[in-house]
Order: sequence, then structure tokens, then C-alpha cells
Amino acid sequence: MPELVFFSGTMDCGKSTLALQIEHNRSTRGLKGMIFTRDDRAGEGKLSSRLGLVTDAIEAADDFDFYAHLVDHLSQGGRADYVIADEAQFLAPGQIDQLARVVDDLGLDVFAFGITTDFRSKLFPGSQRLVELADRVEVLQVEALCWCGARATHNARTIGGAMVVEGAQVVVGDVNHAADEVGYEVLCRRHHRRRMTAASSHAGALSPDVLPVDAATRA
Ligand SMILES: Nc1ncnc2c1ncn2[C@@H]1O[C@H](COP(=O)(O)OP(=O)(O)O)[C@@H](O)[C@H]1O
Ligand SMILES: Cc1cn([C@H]2C[C@H](O)[C@@H](COP(=O)(O)O)O2)c(=O)[nH]c1=O
Repeated sequence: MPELVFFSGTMDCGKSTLALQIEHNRSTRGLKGMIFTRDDRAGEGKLSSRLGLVTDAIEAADDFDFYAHLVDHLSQGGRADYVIADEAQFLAPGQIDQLARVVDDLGLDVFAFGITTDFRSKLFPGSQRLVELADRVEVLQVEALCWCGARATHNARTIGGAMVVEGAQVVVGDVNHAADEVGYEVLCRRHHRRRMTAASSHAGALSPDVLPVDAATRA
């Protein structure tokens, strides 16, 4: 049975790498995939992984209709055995419905990849719809880690290393960015709730206001 699968996780946990691996494994066995993306950091029409691999993809803008595109392609004699959609959090809920229809009416597997929640730990609309419609939600097994060593479960947006909670839901960007730029950092829930990034935890540790534990308990 064809399936709609949502591969989900934080930023930087290997989603795009897995998308490229699925594509590689299937294409080397003669299957033909149709690859979509939306607002990849590498630029329009690209699906890229931080491991350095990149492939061409069809850019799915706001008004893009996945179902109509696949029907057109197949009815013109084109071939498609499966579909990959990266950065699926950026898709509109209606576009996720179209992907579900591709599975149900065209009989193709659809593999969607995306982060579940934004920098305020709210669901992206596209991810919400995927959770509602997917046959399976797979959480990636390679854990991204918080600076404290715990499993990272949340995405923080940072400016100058400090976590921010105001701003547009969508700002394309990357982890490990230079201090003064808008960037992202993955954190465990505890540190996301406390707005403690690697930079601010380091600053706290170096602050003369922070007493060593012994001195604090004696005072
Ligand atoms: N230099 C490196 N060496 C080994 N693995 C790396 C390196 N850089 C990135 N990675 C791996 O790539 C993962 C990020 O992959 P990517 O597909 O770009 O993530 P996502 O799409 O989830 O944001 C990291 O979690 C890490 O496991
Ligand atoms: C948390 C968060 C992220 N984004 C953007 C930043 C990146 O461009 C992508 C995630 O890409 P990745 O391959 O999973 O690293 O999403 C955003 O726009 N808003 C957010 O709140």
C-alpha cells in the first residue's frame, strides 16, 4: 500500500540527508522519483544536506498544486514512482491534502520531511496537517543534541547568540551562524523554556554574578 510518511525532527537532525538517501537507493534500482522542496537554504529548486550533497528539485511555491502537477506529468507520458517533499513545514495545509491525494488516487508513496515546530514551539501549519494526515510519522533516529548533552527537541531562533521569541514564523536560516546574524540553535525543552542557548549559558558561567555552588550555599 502506498503511504504518506512524515519524517520529522528538529533542524539539523539529518532529514534532508535521509531524503537524498531514499532518492539514491530508489533511483539506483531504476525507480523514478519526483523531488520537491520549498525555500531550501541552498537556493531555489535545490534540496541540500549539510553533509554537502545537493540535488535539483521542483520549487513548490504557495500556489503550486502537487496533485495537478503529478497528473499533468503522468498524463503526458512522464514517469513517477514516488514523491519526495523536503522543507514540508513551509507548505500550506491544502498542499499537504494534495500530497495525500497523490498517495490515495495516484498510488504513489510520498515521503515528506520537515521540522514540526517553529522557534516558539508552535506547529507549522504544514506540519500540523502532516501529523493529521500521514499514514506514519517517523522521528529521525540521529539525535541532534542540546548544548547540555540532552536530546534536542526544540528549535530556537537566535540573534547574536541570544534566543528570541518575536518575529515572523518563516525566516530561512541555519544553525551555527555568526554571532550577530539571525540563526538557529537546537535545544532540549528545559533550555528552550528557559531561553538558554549555548552562548547565554556560557556567558552565565563566566559571569562574576554567578557564585560557585559552595559559596552560594554558605552565604
Ligand atoms: N562535517 C560533518 N560530519 C559528519 N556529519 C555531519 C557533518 N555536518 C553535518 N553532519 C550531519 O548532518 C546532519 C544534518 O543533516 P541535514 O540533512 O542537513 O539536516 P536537516 O535536513 O535535518 O536540517 C547533522 O545532524 C550531522 O549528523
Ligand atoms: C525553527 C524555524 C526554522 N525556520 C527555517 C530555518 C530553515 O531555513 C528551515 C529548517 O531547515 P532544516 O533543513 O530543517 O535545518 O526552517 C523558520 O523559518 N522558522 C522557524 O521558526
